[in-house]
Order: sequence, then C-alpha cells, then structure tokens
Amino acid sequence: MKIKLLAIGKTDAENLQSLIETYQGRLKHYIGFKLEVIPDIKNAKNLSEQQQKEKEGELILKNLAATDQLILLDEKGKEFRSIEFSNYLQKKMNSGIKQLVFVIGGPYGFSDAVYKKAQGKISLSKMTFSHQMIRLFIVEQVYRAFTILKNEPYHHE
Ligand SMILES: C[S@@+](CC[C@H](N)C(=O)[O-])C[C@H]1O[C@@H](n2cnc3c(N)ncnc32)[C@H](O)[C@@H]1O
Repeated sequence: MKIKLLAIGKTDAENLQSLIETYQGRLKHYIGFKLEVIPDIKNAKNLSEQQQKEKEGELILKNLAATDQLILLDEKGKEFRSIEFSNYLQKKMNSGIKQLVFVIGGPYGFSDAVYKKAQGKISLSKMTFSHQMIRLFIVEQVYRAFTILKNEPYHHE
C-alpha cells in the first residue's frame, strides 16, 4: 500500500515545511509516501465560502484514482490514540488497498461531494488547526505509527 497526503495551497511557513520534509524523509524507510499539493484556487477572494469549497472539492475528486481509498482529516472525524492509529494503518495494509489518500481541506473545510465520496474521517484533535499545521501533524503520526508497528523506540506510552 502507498499513502498519499493531498493538501490545498502551498505553505509559506518555511519552518513547518522543513519539519514536514524531515518526516517525509524518515517515512521512506517504511512506506511509499507522497505529499501532493493542489494549487490555491485563483480569484478565491471573489468566491463565496461555498463556491470555494465546491471548487476545491472538484480538484480533490479529480486527483483520485478509482482504486484510491479516501480518508478526510476533519475535526469531526474519529479520534485515535497513536497505537490505535498504527493498528488502523496495519488493517488498511492487510486489506489490500493500493493507495490510501488522506486529504486536508481548505480554509472552510470540505464540500458535500467530497464528504459523500470519502470512506472515513479522522480527527487529530477536537480543536481546529491550520491546514499547514495538520500536514506536519499527520506526517509525524504516520511516521510514529510505523515505528510502533516495527517496535522501534520512538513512541512511549
Ligand atoms: C482551517 S481547517 C478548516 C476548518 C473548517 N471549520 C472545517 O469545517 O473543516 C483546514 C483543514 O485542516 C484540517 N484540520 C484542521 N483541524 C483538524 C483536526 N483537529 N483534525 C483533523 N483535521 C483538521 C481539515 O482537513 C480542515 O479541512
């Protein structure tokens, strides 16, 4: 199984970007992982929140292959402890999925079409974070999950 992290809009936060790259580099030892960034919507200022969500949603759905499993990162999703998340990833790998796609929404979240298409929703906390921070948090949690699965001394309960 491969994992793709799909995000909207490039990050201008260099510190975050550098940390994201650190974990991406570490993840290479465990799984095929890529971060794909959908460019910001042009003229977003002239669009309503709803229109922007819909446009972003179209781009997200266009980016998916028929066999991808789509999981949204969403404050209202299911919360896991890190060990539970590592078991969740192991089950996904066992089930023969070709690619698991985690998606991070734009400033207003996801359109209804994206919610309809998704096979699951995961929350990293009940609090709302910026889409840029969530990139770092999910990459670190995926890395943590693999160190748990390999019994490596990174995670401590
Ligand atoms: C600024 S938030 C959007 C918040 C918006 N209120 C919503 O309804 O989704 C941008 C994106 O970051 C991600 N995000 C923010 N906080 C999160 C959390 N606690 N757990 C998982 N994803 C989160 C989600 O993908 C969200 O669409």
